[in-house]
Amino acid sequence: MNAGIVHVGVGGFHRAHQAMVLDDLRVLGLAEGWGICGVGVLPGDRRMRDVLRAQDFGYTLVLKHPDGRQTARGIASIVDYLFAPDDPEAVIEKMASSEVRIVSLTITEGGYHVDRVTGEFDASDPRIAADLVPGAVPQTAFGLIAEALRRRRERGLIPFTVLSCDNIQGNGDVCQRMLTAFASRMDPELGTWIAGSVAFPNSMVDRITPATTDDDRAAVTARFGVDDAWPVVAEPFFQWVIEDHFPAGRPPFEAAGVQLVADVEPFELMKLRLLNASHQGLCYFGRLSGYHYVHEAAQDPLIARLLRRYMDEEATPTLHPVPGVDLDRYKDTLLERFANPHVRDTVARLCVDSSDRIPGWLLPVVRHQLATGGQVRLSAAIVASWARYAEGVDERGEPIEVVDGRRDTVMAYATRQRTDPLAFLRQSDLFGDLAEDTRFTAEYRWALESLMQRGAQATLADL
Ligand SMILES: NC(=O)c1ccc[n+]([C@@H]2O[C@H](COP(=O)([O-])OP(=O)(O)OC[C@H]3O[C@@H](n4cnc5c(N)ncnc54)[C@H](O)[C@@H]3O)[C@@H](O)[C@H]2O)c1
Ligand SMILES: O=P(O)(O)OC[C@@H](O)[C@@H](O)[C@H](O)[C@H](O)CO
Repeated sequence: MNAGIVHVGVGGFHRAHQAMVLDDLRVLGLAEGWGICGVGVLPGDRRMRDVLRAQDFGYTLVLKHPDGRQTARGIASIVDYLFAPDDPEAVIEKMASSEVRIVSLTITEGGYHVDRVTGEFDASDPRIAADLVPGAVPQTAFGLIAEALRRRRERGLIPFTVLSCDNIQGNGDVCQRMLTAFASRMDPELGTWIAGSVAFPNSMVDRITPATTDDDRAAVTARFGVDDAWPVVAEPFFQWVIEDHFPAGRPPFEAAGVQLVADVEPFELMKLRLLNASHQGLCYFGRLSGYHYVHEAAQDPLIARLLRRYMDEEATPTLHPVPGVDLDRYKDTLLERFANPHVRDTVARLCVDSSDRIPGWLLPVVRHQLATGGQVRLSAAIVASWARYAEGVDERGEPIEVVDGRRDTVMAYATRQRTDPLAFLRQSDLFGDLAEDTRFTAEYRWALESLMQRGAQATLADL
């Protein structure tokens, strides 16, 4: 099968979501020309390259149902994998080849280099700066894509569509603005051409996919008799809503249950502000309460009550009507999904890179509520739970491993809050001027003080 799609960031999620859709289409005989060529950009992707190559790019997807049933299937939609640090030229030429019509991305929220307060392109990452040195061989996702688009333009080839599948509001629009800003620094004409000629459909993606563990590997062998060095496990729930804007063509996604719509925004606001922001509500309170797994935290009645109230009282007023969706039912389903004990998603996974997640998912709710006179008590408590967590010590005095691109900075600000309660909010590159808003700070101070003095469970009880 020819690779009509190049995908950057072949992690657990891509393999449980997009690659499954293309495999469904393959089985239906509808994927001719739509194989996936995976690309790894970071050094840590070498292992994925080695494993996939050794398995002829196939792997096992295991779905874990709430009743304990497990279903497994082989996925064969990935047909090649290129590891950019070893051979960036091969990646660029693959993207520049006429058979490629879509370059899709799951490179995490941090991979887009967005300034968290201004929303503009942030060129301060040294890898971005290195890619912008004239004559440099690109190392970043943006560097590789921009160079491939430059070659296509030079060769008179139609540009590929760039399909972002990361959890970012307006992910296509954001990708367009950031990639254009990056390319304009390489060559202003290229930037203008990308802005005007390349399609960046927005998409909403959903399937909870925890990191694969050694237990998962062993279970796949024991239960299904398959030796797979890197299977992927996920919940059965699946949703993918995409704006139908693919000038270079697309697979018949709808035949595999994907929703193609004119405007994805209502769907993505619903998902990011209800699911992803609730994950943030769950993970810091959950970790401080001593939980390891997401389902344990989700089954704690105080945490479940916080999440449901946050969704009903603070997030829902910020949403638009979502075509065909009953929001009450959607929220019920979220709590059921979080509580699925078989998925074994970890609280630690949800606590990673909070600096990218809280500003992207929760603070827009806070700003909307403040602007419209709505309530922010629960959102403020969730921010306070992050601030307490970022001190790096839990309620039993055990260390917390904070994993965040801004780790040293967030921990330094958190340390100061014992004497200056609003210290954490003074990270203006995350929070803007929120520390000046007395409606927010009154709620925040109460929650932080309570977390520090009485702990997570007592704070949840009094919320
Ligand atoms: N896991 C989920 O439940 C889930 C669900 C919906 C959406 N997503 C989206 O998918 C993303 C990846 O999740 P995952 O579970 O696959 O994670 P993962 O850790 O399994 O894989 C992440 C992949 O992204 C790559 N990556 C990270 N930073 C990058 C950068 N700066 N440039 C290029 N590549 C980079 C890594 O090299 C790796 O290949 C999430 O950040 C989110 O936006 C995940
Ligand atoms: O993967 P991230 O970093 O965007 O966010 C962590 C989780 O909230 C996220 O992975 C969810 O599990 C996922 O968005 C469910 O579809």
